[in-house]
Formats: sequence, structure tokens, C-alpha cells
Amino acid sequence: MNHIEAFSKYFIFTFPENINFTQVGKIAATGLKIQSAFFSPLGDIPGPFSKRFFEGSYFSKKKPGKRDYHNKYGHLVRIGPSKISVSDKDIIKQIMVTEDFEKSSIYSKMKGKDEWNTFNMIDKDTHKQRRRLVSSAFSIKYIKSLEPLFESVTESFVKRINLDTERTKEGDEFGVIDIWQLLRCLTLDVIGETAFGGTFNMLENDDHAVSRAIVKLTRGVEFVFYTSPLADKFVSNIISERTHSKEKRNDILQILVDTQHAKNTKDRMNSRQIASETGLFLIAGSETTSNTIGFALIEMCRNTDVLTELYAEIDKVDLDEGRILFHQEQIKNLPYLNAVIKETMRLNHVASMGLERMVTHDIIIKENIVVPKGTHVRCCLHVAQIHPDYWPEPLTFNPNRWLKNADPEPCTDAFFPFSLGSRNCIGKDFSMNEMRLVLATLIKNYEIKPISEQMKASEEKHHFLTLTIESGSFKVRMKPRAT
Ligand code: HEM
Repeated sequence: MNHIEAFSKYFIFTFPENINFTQVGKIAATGLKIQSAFFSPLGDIPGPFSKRFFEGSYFSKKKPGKRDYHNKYGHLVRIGPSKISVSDKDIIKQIMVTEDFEKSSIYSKMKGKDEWNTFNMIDKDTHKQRRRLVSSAFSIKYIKSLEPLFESVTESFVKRINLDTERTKEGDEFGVIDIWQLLRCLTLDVIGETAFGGTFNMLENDDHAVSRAIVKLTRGVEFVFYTSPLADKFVSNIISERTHSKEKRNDILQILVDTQHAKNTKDRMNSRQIASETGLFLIAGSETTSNTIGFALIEMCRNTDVLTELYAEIDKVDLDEGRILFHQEQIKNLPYLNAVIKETMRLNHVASMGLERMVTHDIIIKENIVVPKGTHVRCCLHVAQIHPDYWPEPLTFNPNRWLKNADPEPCTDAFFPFSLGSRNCIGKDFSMNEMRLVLATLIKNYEIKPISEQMKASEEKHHFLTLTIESGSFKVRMKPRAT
């Protein structure tokens, strides 16, 4: 049915004789809705009929992030009167790279009463300026200098696993470890060390005000980090101490605090802005990384041949005398380790709700469809990454597709785990280093075995802000490996 037929089928106009201004207003608004529903240039884009009039909330929990819509209607779906969802890799690139459209107003809802930060800023010039200031803290060279901080937290992680194994071990020496929870503690402590001037000691205490604030945020209870007074006070104190301290520490916080002395006033960040950025790193950099490592373990427990292959690769690399951790240089280019991480991110994209952009001038996309100014485009990177048009056996966890000489070669231009364009992930190298180090440490030091009920429970995923598992817990059996 084309839009004209749909229009005549669903609407019959009757004009009442005596109508007042309010009624005229209502009729005009209805007329506009009908006009946009059927006669907008988006009218020919398929989608559920109701979406021509209404759109659902972006933040509705547990929705499969438009996957079902794309399965049913194709790469292009109308999901609101002036909103479309896209899973076509070329259109995604056009929107996010070629046109480099600004983020949609959804992002300002994530700001709440806080200061704007690199993530939620919409204005392109302001974002460019802020991103430039923050980028120096995420350069490859600077991240390399943070290696000792990563290592000290990873050592605490190993100590904690050893403790829990010892505490829970059974006759076969295997203990039961809630690896999902410990990974959360680990990544929070890493951000604590690098962006807050010291660990939160999550690996020792399992708890901290900032951690509670994040749980509320990612479960949709509370939206803005700093609405939690405890977290707010904690962060303000840290920034104030560092600002007035004569000692410099090699970490991300120092780079932000140092901007306060920049010659050019435009390059200075005040303490509220610094607080907003560090709070952002905590949210953007902890669960994203811990969940990805957690999903890698879940995938490998489900595909034990992959686990065996990874043991074989890691065992070919020797640890330095007396160390339990690798140096980043030793593991950076391990093909299978990197393939496991990529394949995990392909199947478990963190942004499982899609990323929205606002069209600021009319454009033409594939097959001569005009997308008018004002349209919101939901770019479903997570759908493209598992689309059969781009990936053979798309839902199979197969790290081999990323290895050299794989046939067919992977469709790398439909793979965007860290997003793309000017708003791509600033913490990409930071998290890749962390994920490699943690996975290699686990494989080198422990035997890992799945627990069948846990495997079943881990199938239930939760989509809200980031992708996680519904239970918030994933236990495995672990035992230190004989050295
Ligand atoms: C596996 C780990 C990670 C993944 C998969 C990931 C993924 C992403 C994605 C998809 C975006 C785009 C979001 C959007 O446009 O709405 C993003 C943005 C961002 N990420 Fe990450 N991220 C990870 C780790 C980190 C870490 C460790 C940090 C910092 C410590 C970080 C900081 C940021 C920031 C600041 C942005 C906003 C960039 C901008 O708009 O200019 N991320 N990330």
C-alpha cells in the first residue's frame, strides 16, 4: 500500500459547522501530523504504521535496539514522524563521516543539570575545542605512560581472584568467581587511578559511592552522575586537592587540571567542567570495557575451542622473570587475542540502542530518497555489525574471520565498535590496552571452566545506555595454572 492509499484508508474528513479557535488549532495540528505522516519525503520509507505519527522513547529499556524492525523492513526504517533508523553501512558513513551531522537533542537529555562534556555536547565548534583539550590525555604516547597504573590495578585483580578462589575452592581446586563483578571493580579502579588520582579500592571493598551512582545511571534509575550528592562531593574534593597541590602526578586528571594555567583563556577548563569530564570517563570507560571483557569470556566459555586456541597463543609468550603480567608490547600484536576482542565487539556492540544524529540540511541518500533538514537519524551500528549482507554466518562467534588470509575477508567498513567520524570514541586505545592486558593475564594465570546455569542466564541481555547482561553477574570456575 503506498502512502496515498494508506491516507485514504485511515482518514475521512468531516468539517463541523461551529468550531472555535482551540478546535481550529487542534485541527491544524492534526493536519500537520497527517501531512508529515503521509506527504513528508520520508513517507515512502517502510516502517510500522503507528510510527508515522508517534515515536517511542529512546530510553525505553530492554528494547532490542531496532534489530527487529530492520529484520522486518530492511536497512531503512521510519521510526517516527521525522525519524528514521539506518543499518546500511554506506548511509551510516554518509551521516556520521561525510556529512558529519551533529548529535541529536537526545544527548542534551543526558546532560541534565551538569556541565556539558565531550560526550553530550551538541554544538560542533564547542565540541571540537573541548575534544582538542581532552585528546592529549588519550594519545597513544600518553596512554603508554599510564601502563604502571594499569598494571598495579591488574595485580590487585589477580590477588582478589586468588583470594576468592582459595575461599571457594572445592576438591578439584577450582573456586567459583563472579568474574562479571570483579571486572566491574577492576575497570572502575583503573579509571580511579588514571582520572581521579587514586584507586577507588573497589577490588578490596566491592563498594564505593561512585560505583553506586553508576549502577543507578546504567540501570536508568538516575540519569545524571552528579545528581548523586556523594559522588559530586567526592569528585569536587579531588579536583580541589589536585588544583592546590604542588606535586604533579602522571595521569589524565593532571592533564585536565593543567589546562587551568593555559595561556589562552579558551583553553582553560574550570573545575565544574573538569568534574563533568572525569565523571564522563567513569561512565564511558568502565562498564563499556568490563562488559566487553566479560562478553569475551562468555563467548569463549560457549565456544571452548576458541578458549583452547587462545591458551595456545598466549602460552607461546613468556612472562619476564618474577612477573605475572605481560608488557603491552608483548601482547599488542597477538593476532588471535585481537581477533577474539574484535569478534566480541562485533556481536556485542556497547551502543545497542543506536546513535542519533540530526540532519541539518536536506540530503539525498540511496535510491534518491530525500532526507529533509530536521530529520533525526538513528544509526544502528550494532545491526550493521551482524547483518547477513555484510557478514557470513553473522551470529556465529568466529574470531578466525579476523585473521590474516581469512576467506572471505572481514567487511571492515561495516565494523564500528568505537563509532566513527568526529564523535568516535576517544578512549579506544585506552580500552584496547586494558582489554588485552586483562584477557592475557586471565588466560596466562588461570584455568577457566564454564558453569552451565550461568551460561543459560548470561543469554538474557539488558539494553540501556550500554549493553550488559540482565543478571549483572556471571560466574565461572577458576583455578591458578601450574607454572
Ligand atoms: C570497550 C570499550 C569502549 C567502547 C566499545 C566504547 C565505545 C564508544 C562509542 C560507540 C562511542 C560513541 C557514542 C555516541 O556517539 O553516543 C564512544 C564515545 C566516547 N567514549 Fe568510548 N568506548 C569504550 C571505552 C571508553 C573509555 C575507556 C573511555 C575513556 C576513559 C571512553 C570515552 C569516550 C568518550 C569521551 C566518548 C565521547 C567522544 C565524543 O563525542 O567526542 N570510552 N565510545
